Amino acid sequence: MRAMQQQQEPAQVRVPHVLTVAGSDSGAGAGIQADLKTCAARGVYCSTVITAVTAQNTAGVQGVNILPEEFVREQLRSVLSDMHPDVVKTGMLPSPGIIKVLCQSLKEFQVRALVVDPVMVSTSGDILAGPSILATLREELLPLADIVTPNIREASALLCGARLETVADMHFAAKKIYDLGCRSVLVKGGDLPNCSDAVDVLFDGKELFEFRAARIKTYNTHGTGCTLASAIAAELARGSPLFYAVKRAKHYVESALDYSKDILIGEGHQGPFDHLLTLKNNALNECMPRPFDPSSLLLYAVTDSNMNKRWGRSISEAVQAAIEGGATIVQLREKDANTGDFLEAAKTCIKICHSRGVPLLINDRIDVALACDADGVHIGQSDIPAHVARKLLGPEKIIGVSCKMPAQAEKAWVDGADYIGCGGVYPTNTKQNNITVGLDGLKTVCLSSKLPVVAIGGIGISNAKPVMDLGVPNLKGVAVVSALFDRESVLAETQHLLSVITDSRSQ
Ligand SMILES: Cc1ncc(COP(=O)(O)OP(=O)(O)O)c(N)n1
Ligand SMILES: Cc1ncsc1CCOP(=O)(O)O
Ligand SMILES: [Mg+2]
Repeated sequence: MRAMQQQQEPAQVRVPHVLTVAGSDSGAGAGIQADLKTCAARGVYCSTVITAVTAQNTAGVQGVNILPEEFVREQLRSVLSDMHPDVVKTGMLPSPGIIKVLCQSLKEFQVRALVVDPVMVSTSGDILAGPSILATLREELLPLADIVTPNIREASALLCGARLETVADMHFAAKKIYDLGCRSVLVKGGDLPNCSDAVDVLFDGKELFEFRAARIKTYNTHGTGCTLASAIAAELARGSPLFYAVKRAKHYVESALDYSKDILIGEGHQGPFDHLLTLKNNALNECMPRPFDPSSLLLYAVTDSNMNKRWGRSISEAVQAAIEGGATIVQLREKDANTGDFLEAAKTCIKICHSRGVPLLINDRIDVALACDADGVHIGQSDIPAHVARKLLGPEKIIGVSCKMPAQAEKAWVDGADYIGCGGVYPTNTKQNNITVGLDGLKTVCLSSKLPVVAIGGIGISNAKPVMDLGVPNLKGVAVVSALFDRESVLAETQHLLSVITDSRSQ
């Protein structure tokens, strides 16, 4: 037992675990790299035993370097003897000797399930494991497998070159491979000629199942086989029965292929896809202001729909005008809006802000910020605590916290905030019963704070200069509500205020 457990630490959580025994793909679309990403996407830990290192890209396989059998054995022993994976998934097993070593290890260290992807030829047509492995694969490894996942070519090779051209042939192949001793077979029909759908056939010794899906038009299919097998392994590790493991794994692969159908990585004819379904969104949002830049606090526009309503403007019209006037960050502070309207307004405002590289934060409402994928939130001392907001929003989002005192500023820093809003600097009618800290209170907070500070409260064209002239380097700007939004022209007021604060700074 571990020393930590003896010291009465909280109960530890055992996580599902797949060990992949496969080759490394330098292009990271297939092999070990695909297995790692798949398991991460499916919420399962993945350890790795590397059998070969390949030099590979989107054009094909340029080189293969097979690891010594004894070193494969050593890796297997390291992982199996200590980490006790639930499921082993195999990919490229490039020599009969390596397959024998694996079979010995699997007999010595039992696992709950074995998924065998009989990788032989890459999708680019390059040989990854030659015909010399076939006898050992058939006779020694397949009888240990819970599921074997050949594509058409691999199924044909396992059946001594049988011609497989129709779905009926796939049924036949699944049954014949089952007879080699494994507990189930999934013959993948992605390469089946003259078939408009992608059809896979599962045989579990009793029943034949067909999984049909429309073909996704994409060049980004490199690593599909490895991914499907490791997704099945991950679902089995999580406790799914075999049929549901295959069903969920197929659904995952289809979603990833569909999401990635138009991403561009590499110059070759077959690209990788995105296992985590994030890359495209990140690339499309490249005009988003990230990471947080404290200089964006310079002219911080905070909305108020009652004021804007009085002047006959929608929230988004007000935000558009503030940005055109030079606002460098926007906060939607909509105390009276119902949630649905707030969310719709937020979505519109995000588009406006991001088209100009301006971050958009939400006042108080983490739920709205999450729902519209805002850049962050601003919260006060009686709102959701900043450390909880950080946990909910993750490390990337901007979190601002209102502070009137140094102790609050210190706590905001510890809790993971990005900036502090300090005020009211001057008396204000916008926030009821708000204590005024004055310029001295603002300076005290700034001097004690490790975070950048924006001043708020009663600030406008006539009194912004003394704030900006305070002479503390971490005071980055002013946040204003009524001076922009309780005026006839938001655009003109924003421009004017910007000129006041930039003039003060340049003196
Ligand atoms: C930039 C900035 N600073 C302070 C506040 C005030 O936040 P809070 O104390 O939570 O009060 P409400 O705005 O929620 O009334 C702010 N909104 N923005
Ligand atoms: C939200 C807030 N927090 C402290 S003062 C204040 C109101 C600021 O509004 P105005 O700029 O109109 O004084
Ligand atoms: Mg608040």
